[in-house]
This record gives sequence, C-alpha cells and structure tokens, in this order.
Amino acid sequence: MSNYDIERIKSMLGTHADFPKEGIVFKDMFPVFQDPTAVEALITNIVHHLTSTHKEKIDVVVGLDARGFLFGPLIALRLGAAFAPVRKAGKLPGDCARAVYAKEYGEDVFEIQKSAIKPNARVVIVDDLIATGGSAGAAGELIKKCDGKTVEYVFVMELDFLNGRKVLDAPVYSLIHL
Ligand SMILES: O=P(O)(O)OC[C@H]1O[C@H](OP(=O)(O)OP(=O)(O)O)[C@H](O)[C@@H]1O
Ligand SMILES: Nc1ncnc2[nH]cnc12
Repeated sequence: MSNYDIERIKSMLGTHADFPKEGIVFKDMFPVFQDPTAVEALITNIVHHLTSTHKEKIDVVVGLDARGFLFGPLIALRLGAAFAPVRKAGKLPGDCARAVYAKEYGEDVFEIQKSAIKPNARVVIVDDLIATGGSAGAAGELIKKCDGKTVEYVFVMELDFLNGRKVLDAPVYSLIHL
C-alpha cells in the first residue's frame, strides 16, 4: 500500500478526546467504511502481507469482539480460512475457554468456543486497533488454552506510544501507526 493510501486512510479516522473516559484519545475507524475503495485497499494489503509471509496454510482467522468482526471475516474469506469470533463473556453458547484482561480504558472478559480451534490449528488474530495489547494478549491466551498456535497478530491501527506489541507472543503486523 502506498504512503499516499496510508495517509488518505489516516485522514479519514475520527479523533475524539476524552472518549470513552477522560484522558483517552479515541481513534474511530468507522468513517473509513464510508469509502469502499479504502476498505478494499486495506484488506488487500493485509491479505498480501499474510500470503507472502506464511508458507504454511492459515487455518483460522480469529476476530475480536466487536470491531475485529468488521475485518476478520473479510480477511478469512480471501485466505480461504475459517473465521472464529472471540466474544465478550456470556455471548457464546457451548463449551468456552475464558480469559480476564485489562485494556486501555477498562477491564473485560473474553471467551472462545473450544470447538472453533482444533489442536495445532494455525491462527491469525485480527483486530481494528492495538493499544496496550491487553485484548489481543487475552485472545492469544485463549488460543493456547485450545491448543492452537497463534502465528501472527494483525491490526489495522497501532498506537505506537503504548508499545502494546511487547506483551504479544508472536509477530505483529499493523498497517497504520499512530
Ligand atoms: O490494546 P487494548 O488496550 O486491549 O485495546 C484495544 C481494544 O480496545 C477496543 O475494543 P473494545 O473493548 O473497546 O470493544 P469494541 O470493539 O466492542 O468497541 C479495540 O477494538 C481493541 O479490541
Ligand atoms: N484509543 C483508542 N481508540 C480506539 N479504540 C481503542 N481501544 C483501546 N484504546 C483505544
């Protein structure tokens, strides 16, 4: 993706001071979805990155509740991989693995259906944004609990100043650095 495209997408992001809490500068990626050419460009970039980096098949793309659901299924479809959701606690039926975590503006609990990740499945975890890395780290913990293998974490945006990638146990790819 050219620097021009990256700057174009950056210029579409909303920036909201003191949302959802005082002291947080919230980066809103929903305006990007007003331009399908921008969505197409960023999905194509991520899929190209994954196909050129991973020689072995990616079995499952895991998306994080809720904004990760906007990107995960599109990427999974293009890779010919399965998609599985990590959801906030109490939303998924059946036997679930569970992880408690802290994120930039609060605490939460994530779950995944154990049946979604087969032993040794090669997993890519996808989300819209990494801040502290708490959410993605908890998702990685869930994949471990299911005996899967996280081969990469992928984010559309990364808040570089929080250095959230340091808590993750696999390579990290982010398209837009803020
Ligand atoms: O790196 P962290 O500090 O963990 O923060 C990043 C997470 O925070 C946001 O999700 P949020 O829990 O607000 O949920 P949403 O997607 O439902 O808005 C964002 O979509 C990431 O999942
Ligand atoms: N600053 C931020 N903007 C948007 N989403 C977030 N999730 C965690 N921190 C965030």
